[in-house]
Amino acid sequence: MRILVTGGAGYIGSHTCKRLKACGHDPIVFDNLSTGHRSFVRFGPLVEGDLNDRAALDRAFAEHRPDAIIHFAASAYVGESVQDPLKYYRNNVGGTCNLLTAAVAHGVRDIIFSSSCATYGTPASVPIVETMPQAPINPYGDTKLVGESMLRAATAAYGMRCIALRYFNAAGADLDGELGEAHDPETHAIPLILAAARGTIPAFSVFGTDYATPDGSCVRDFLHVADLADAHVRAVEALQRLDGFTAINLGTGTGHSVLELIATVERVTERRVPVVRGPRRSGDPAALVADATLAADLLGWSPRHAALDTIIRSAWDWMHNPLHPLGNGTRDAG
Ligand SMILES: NC(=O)c1ccc[n+]([C@@H]2O[C@H](COP(=O)([O-])OP(=O)(O)OC[C@H]3O[C@@H](n4cnc5c(N)ncnc54)[C@H](O)[C@@H]3O)[C@@H](O)[C@H]2O)c1
Ligand SMILES: O=c1ccn([C@@H]2O[C@H](COP(=O)(O)OP(=O)(O)O[C@H]3O[C@H](CO)[C@@H](O)[C@H](O)[C@H]3O)[C@@H](O)[C@H]2O)c(=O)[nH]1
Repeated sequence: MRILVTGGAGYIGSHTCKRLKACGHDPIVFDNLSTGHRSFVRFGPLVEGDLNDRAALDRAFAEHRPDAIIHFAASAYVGESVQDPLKYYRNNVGGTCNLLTAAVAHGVRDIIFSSSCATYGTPASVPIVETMPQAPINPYGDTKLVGESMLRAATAAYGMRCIALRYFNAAGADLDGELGEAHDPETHAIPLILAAARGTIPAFSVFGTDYATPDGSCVRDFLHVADLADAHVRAVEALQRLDGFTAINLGTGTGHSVLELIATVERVTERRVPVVRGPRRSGDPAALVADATLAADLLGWSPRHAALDTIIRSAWDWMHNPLHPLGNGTRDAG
C-alpha cells in the first residue's frame, strides 16, 4: 500500500516508516519539520508541507495517490499545552479537520490516528480499558479526544474506516541505531534523565513526589517505539477487515514510576543521576497504565521489547549515536 504518513519526520512517525518499508509498503511523509528532522526521512519521499495548508495537502494527495493515511502530525507536549492551549487546538484540531477534508475530497477513506492515553484524564483505576470514560485534564488530551470525535463522525458520514491508537508513553530508540528521539527542547522524562546521567544538564527535576502512588512520583506505561511502529503497520493492514471507528490502547500493561526510571537509568548506565525534587507539573495524572488486551485480540499485537532496561539502553545508545541530529553537540561530562 502507498501510505501518507503525516508527521513521518518525527519520533514515532520515522520508526513507523521504517517498519512500513520493511513490510512491503511505501510511506510518503508529509511534514512541516517543526519538530521533525529531514534526516529521519529515509524510507520514502518527503513532502514538506503544513496540515493547515489545504493546497499543500491537495498536491500531496494528487501526486502520490495514497491508499491510506497514518496521521501522527501534531503538537504533543502535555506541559506546553497548558501554557499555550490555542497552539494545540489550532494545530491538532484544525490540522486534523483539514486533513480529513482533503482525504474525503480525494476519496481516501482509511486512516490511523495517533491518539493518547491523555484522553482518559485521571482514570478511576488502572489498568485502563478502552471503554472507560474519557475526560482529559489538559488541553493536549482534549485535542486528541476532539480528533477521535471528528474521526468517529467522519467514519459514519463518509464511509471512512479509522483506528485511533491510544498510546501510552513512547520511549527508546531503533534497535539498529538508525533513528531515535530528538526533540529541541527535550521535555520527555527518559531522555532528560539520561542527559542528567551524562552531565549535559545539571540535574533531573522530578515533577511531584506527593502523588497517591507507591513512591509518590507519577506512574506511566513506557512502550518501546519499535513496538509502537509494529502496531501501526498491523493497524493499517487491519483496516481492510475492520469497518467504522475503532479505538485501541497500546501499552505494555506495566507501570513504572519516575523514581523507578531514575534508578533503572543509574543501573543501566552505571552513572549517578543528579535529582531535584520539584513541584507537580500542571496537567499530569498520577498513574496511566494500559490494558492492551484489545490490541492483542484485534491486531495480534503484543510488545516484544517491554523490558524497561531494553528501552533505556536503546535510548542511551542513541544519545551517543553520530546520527543523532542534535545530540552530537552536547557535552559528555562523564
Ligand atoms: N511521544 C509519545 O509518548 C506519544 C504518546 C501518545 C501519543 N503521541 C502522539 O503521537 C504523534 C507523534 O508523536 P511524536 O512523539 O513522534 O512527536 P514528534 O514531535 O516527534 O513528531 C510530530 C511530527 O509532526 C510534524 N508536525 C507537527 N505539526 C505539523 C503540521 N501542522 N503539519 C505538518 N507536520 C507537522 C512535526 O514536524 C514532527 O515531525 C503525535 O500525534 C502525538 O500526539 C505521542
Ligand atoms: O523533567 C521531567 C519530565 C517529566 N517528568 C514526569 O515524567 C512523567 C512522564 O512525562 P513525559 O515524558 O513528559 O511524558 P507525558 O507527559 O506522559 O506525555 C507523553 O506521553 C503522553 C501519554 O502519556 C503522550 O500523549 C504525550 O504526547 C507524550 O509527550 C510525568 O509524570 C512527568 O511529570 C518529570 O518528573 N520531570
